[in-house]
Amino acid sequence: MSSVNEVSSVLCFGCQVKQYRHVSKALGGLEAVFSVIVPPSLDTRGHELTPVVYYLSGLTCTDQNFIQKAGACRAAARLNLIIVAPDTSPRGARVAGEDDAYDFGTGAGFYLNATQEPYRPYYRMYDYVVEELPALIEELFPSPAAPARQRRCSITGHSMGGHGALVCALRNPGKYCSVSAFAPIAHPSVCPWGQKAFRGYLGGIEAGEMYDATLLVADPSRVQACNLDDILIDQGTADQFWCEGQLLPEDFVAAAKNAGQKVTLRMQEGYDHSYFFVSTFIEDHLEFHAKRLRER
Ligand SMILES: N[C@@H](CCC(=O)N[C@@H](CS)C(=O)NCC(=O)O)C(=O)O
Repeated sequence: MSSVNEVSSVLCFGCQVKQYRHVSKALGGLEAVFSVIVPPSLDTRGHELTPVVYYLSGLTCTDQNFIQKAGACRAAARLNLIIVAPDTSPRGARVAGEDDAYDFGTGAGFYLNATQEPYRPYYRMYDYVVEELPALIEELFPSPAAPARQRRCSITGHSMGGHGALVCALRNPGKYCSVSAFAPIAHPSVCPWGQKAFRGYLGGIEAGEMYDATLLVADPSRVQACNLDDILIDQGTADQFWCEGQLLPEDFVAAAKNAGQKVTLRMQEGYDHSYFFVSTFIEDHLEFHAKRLRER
């Protein structure tokens, strides 16, 4: 019997847009939801060939912001991609302080494994995204060819989710064929959002070293192991949070260059931080991933 229950299913550009509910081990036994865009071409024979793109959302989001606002279905259908969109934090942990601010606690899990009480048992979104969710996807869409042929996957995300995508890819060489990001929190150790998260969840800024994409990409041996031919980042020039120094993609690019990692940073003139920006460039990102998921 499946441990995952389907909550809803609707059709969009031929894709089934599904939401699932399950009890999450990584998130301390709390109930969690995630959404999946299933392309029309996916059938029993197609499972093994249909790759997955994980999309991680930003602060204050649920799985639904991307599903309802990014307009990804048309491209997912055309490119034959499964897209998986998790929530941004555990829900209902009922721990002190988790609902006091938009940038910490509920809706702001920062895709890390907390080490500090009272967050430690529940705030484990890194393990959730890297381990638990892929296993659930295999359970829902079993590949007849497994384990001889592993399903290929890539990862992307927006803002806090861009940070999560870069960190997941850089910490797990070989797991993701490609990584991209929309306005990522690219150097969290030196920006207010990241510092607050690292202090609260990990006990200090230094403890966030392994969750800082700029510090991770600065290591040439890590870059070599990851073997990513390019990393695509889009950043709007009218993004309030970029202007305030919360995002710092320039720091990521500089560190990557020193370590020999190619990054394509596209400064998008006049775009802000919203889903108007994400929806404008989502197709480019999905094409970036589809090319690498099928070629490499
Ligand atoms: N102060 C803003 C900051 C949060 C924000 O801009 N969140 C971005 C990601 S960092 C987002 O995707 N918001 C949800 C949406 O636009 O649908 C708020 O509370 O909404």
